[in-house]
Amino acid sequence: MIAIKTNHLCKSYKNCDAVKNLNLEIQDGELYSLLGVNGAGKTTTIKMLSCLTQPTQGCATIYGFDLIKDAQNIKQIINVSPQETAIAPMLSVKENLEFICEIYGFCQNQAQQKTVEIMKDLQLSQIANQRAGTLSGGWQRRLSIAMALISEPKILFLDEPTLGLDVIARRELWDFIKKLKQKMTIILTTHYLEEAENLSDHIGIMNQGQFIISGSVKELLKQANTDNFEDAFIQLSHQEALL
Ligand SMILES: Nc1ncnc2c1ncn2[C@@H]1O[C@H](COP(=O)(O)OP(=O)(O)OP(=O)(O)O)[C@@H](O)[C@H]1O
Repeated sequence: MIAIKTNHLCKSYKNCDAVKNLNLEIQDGELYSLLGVNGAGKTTTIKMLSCLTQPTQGCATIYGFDLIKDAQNIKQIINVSPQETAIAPMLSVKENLEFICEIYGFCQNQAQQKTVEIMKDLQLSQIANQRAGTLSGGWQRRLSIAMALISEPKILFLDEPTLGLDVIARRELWDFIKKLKQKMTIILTTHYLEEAENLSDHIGIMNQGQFIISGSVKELLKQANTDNFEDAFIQLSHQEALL
């Protein structure tokens, strides 16, 4: 089953074409990473696919829903854990989660039950009553992902989920993301190549708004004729589009 299909999707701003002619196909249940140097168009792509900004040209479907016409349906089956964490710093971990439950219309009982469940899943129970603003960066990211999971999305967008985390916190979050795989489709952007290499089923490389290539790690290594993923990324991201 296809989760996301885009057809010549474009986003232009006054002075720049942020995304040009994006043709992308992502299967249900896979973890797909978008890679590219600064300004390549990754965040703009995520913003379009999560209905935060409208494309200027082209079209796309998300689980069969039209990106423009069916945006309301799409918003009900996706969620985003943005680059900047979306937590309320003065609320406790538990209160942050209950707050999101309320936004989604859970009654008090359901909200409490869901909060307990999700804290257990993400090992947040021990810090349930700690103010979110006093958590370390890693735990804030974990809470931010927990908040995005409350609505049980079919697609979870993770924009640079481990940015700024130490190596231990990053590995812990990788383990957690691996556990989420299969349960939902995950679209991830990252600058950490080993992260993409470790977690992804497929990877797309963008440069200057263009989609250069898409494939598994093995396929990208083969295409670049190397066994080093960083070398493959550098080589492929400076190539003309291969799609
Ligand atoms: N609101 C906006 N108005 C004008 N230009 C924008 C806007 N948002 C993004 N851009 C431009 O679009 C291009 C792509 O930006 P985008 O944020 O999608 O890149 P990115 O791959 O996510 O980069 P990074 O890795 O640095 O986060 C950049 O040249 C950026 O300056």
